[in-house]
Amino acid sequence: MNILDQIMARKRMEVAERKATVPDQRLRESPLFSRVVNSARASILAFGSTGIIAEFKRRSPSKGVINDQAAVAETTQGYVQAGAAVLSVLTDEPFFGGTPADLQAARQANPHTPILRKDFVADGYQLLEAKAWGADLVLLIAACLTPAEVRALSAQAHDLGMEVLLEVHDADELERSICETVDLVGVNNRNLKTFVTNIDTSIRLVSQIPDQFVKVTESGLHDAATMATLHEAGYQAFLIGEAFMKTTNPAGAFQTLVSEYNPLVTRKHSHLTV
Ligand SMILES: O=P(O)(O)OC[C@@H](O)[C@@H](O)c1c[nH]c2ccccc12
Repeated sequence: MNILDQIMARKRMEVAERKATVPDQRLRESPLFSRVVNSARASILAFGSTGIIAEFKRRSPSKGVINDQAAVAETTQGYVQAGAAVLSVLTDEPFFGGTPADLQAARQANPHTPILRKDFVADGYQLLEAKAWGADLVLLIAACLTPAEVRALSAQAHDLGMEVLLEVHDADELERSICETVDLVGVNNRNLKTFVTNIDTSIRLVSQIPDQFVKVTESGLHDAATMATLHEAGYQAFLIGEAFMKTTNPAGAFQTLVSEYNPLVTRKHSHLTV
């Protein structure tokens, strides 16, 4: 069993347990459930946006502990002050050391910034949780869902008023999973089965992503020159975690990267309507 299969098996058990403890109705009644969400799409496409989706990530199966000191409210606020377009907060505990409380704390600290619930969604119940905990968008990973599941879950996320980031890492996943109810398409440079990151994955796939979707390149990004190359190739957003979190001052690392990146690019004005 590869790591992705292990994570999904564990996730299904976890979701079954949580469903038995917290009924749907309780999630629907939670105070954040009815809030109006912040659009990641609009934030990324806004004039002057850095396009950076900054991630709060304590550890990962590939890297082990990345940062077990950083506080979520302070770190995410720092990211936002330094220009993050979107925040990404891991809520998977067994493999990434994230918690629902992390998402809730990020929400409270950053009321106006779009926040991604970064987890392994296998069941619509997790979308209700995401909304109840304050998320604005959710991740759906093509490698662990059938096309029918992607369609159903993304439609449900939209019904709940959230946006959807569909993650793919090859042309086959993209072709079979892409659908109208997805808002952003993320190409993961990290193969979740082997952990190897390679930005050629993003370069190869960009032309196959229809222009109606916000194009996101994910993982293994840590230098401004690479970001400029990817921007030139057509990416509008960058999902970055480790490069920031492995430092003692993640928001400071964000600021440094942006100050190196800005002079390298003339931002293309998107023809997309927000
Ligand atoms: O820390 P990195 O290499 O900058 O990567 C961030 C993000 O792309 C990565 O955490 C990620 C991408 N897709 C995922 C799916 C699940 C968990 C984590 C991820």
